[in-house]
Amino acid sequence: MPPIENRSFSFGSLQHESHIPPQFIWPDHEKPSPDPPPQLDGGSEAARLVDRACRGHGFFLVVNHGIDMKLIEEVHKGVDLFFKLPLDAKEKALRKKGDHCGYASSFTNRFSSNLPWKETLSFRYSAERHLSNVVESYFLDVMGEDFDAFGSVCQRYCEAMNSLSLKVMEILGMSLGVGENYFRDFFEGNDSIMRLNYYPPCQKPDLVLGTGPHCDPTSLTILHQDSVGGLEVFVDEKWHSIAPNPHAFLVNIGDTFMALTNGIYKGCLHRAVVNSTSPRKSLAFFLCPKTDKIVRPPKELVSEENPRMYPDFTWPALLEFTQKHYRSDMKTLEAFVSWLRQNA
Ligand SMILES: C=C1C[C@]23C[C@H]1CC[C@H]2[C@]1(C)CCC[C@@](C)(C(=O)O)[C@H]1[C@@H]3C(=O)O
Ligand SMILES: O=C(O)CCC(=O)C(=O)O
Ligand SMILES: [Fe+2]
Repeated sequence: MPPIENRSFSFGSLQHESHIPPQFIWPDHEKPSPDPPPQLDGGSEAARLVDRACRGHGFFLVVNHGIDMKLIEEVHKGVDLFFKLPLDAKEKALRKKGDHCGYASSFTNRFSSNLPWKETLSFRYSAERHLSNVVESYFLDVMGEDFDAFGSVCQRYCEAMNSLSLKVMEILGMSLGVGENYFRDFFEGNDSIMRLNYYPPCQKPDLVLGTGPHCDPTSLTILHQDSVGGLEVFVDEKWHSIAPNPHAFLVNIGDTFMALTNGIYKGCLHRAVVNSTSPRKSLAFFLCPKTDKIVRPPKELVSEENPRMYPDFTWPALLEFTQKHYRSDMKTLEAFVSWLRQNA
């Protein structure tokens, strides 16, 4: 190839030249077309894929989410430290009867059979401005000064999960054809739950379950699992394990969102298995509506062919049902609806 004309040039001057040096001119078949090609719309392509997943099984992965890996790692480190504490220290945060927050293990649990092989620490997150420190304060109040730093890491993590779940809500609004703001607005000021799951190894992993088969009663779950693996989803009549990927968040539809979509999007049946060698951790952010919101589908999702499937309810009523009357499983929503009708 002949060298570029002998005069010196740079893009600083070339950008103003209408005579383009031949060395820059590409063959015809490779030239960009004068009419720009149609734009590949990341938003609507994502909405199409999400729509297919949610009508089928209610589960998908999110990558390129922009959440700082260091923050995720810091939460995992804190989870290790917390669950390695002696039992009496963890019991400072002991979950009280009928409450869904606090530390729980099968030894402090409200159930007597089919016990899960896990310990958990759950706490409230609120997206309301006046509760902007609720996570941090929880750690300080129940665990003391030593947990102040971990509390603020968890606060930041929940804030990141709140933003991510609202972005996912925009996509779900588009995929359902109700507009990107509909569900985003509905979950503005959400009153959500964060749960840290710790699954100790088990010598007979085939006999036990870390978390039994269930659909989350909540609206949308954003889960991050460590590198051990153990999450399984039930799709096409069989269990599939979801390979760990530190860069991915697993998103699943819960019962409350299924009701909000009038049953068009399905809650995802899932469980967690354990293994004989490594403890496993997962971080679950359960997006839940603000307590006074009525769970009722938008009119666009109700028709003669698809009449109302569930009565109006509020999230606190379903939460109370799962804490006082029913252990969440794959039939929670059905059981809740019959309970509501019996008690009407
Ligand atoms: C509101 C909730 C109830 C559970 C925690 C959150 C969302 C998921 C629910 C749960 C994990 C589903 C499986 C059974 C359960 C009892 C558990 O294994 O912990 C459920 C939680 C609960 O009721 O505490
Ligand atoms: O630990 C996991 O992978 C799943 C946990 C889960 O399903 C839950 O906490 O609801
Ligand atoms: Fe779950």
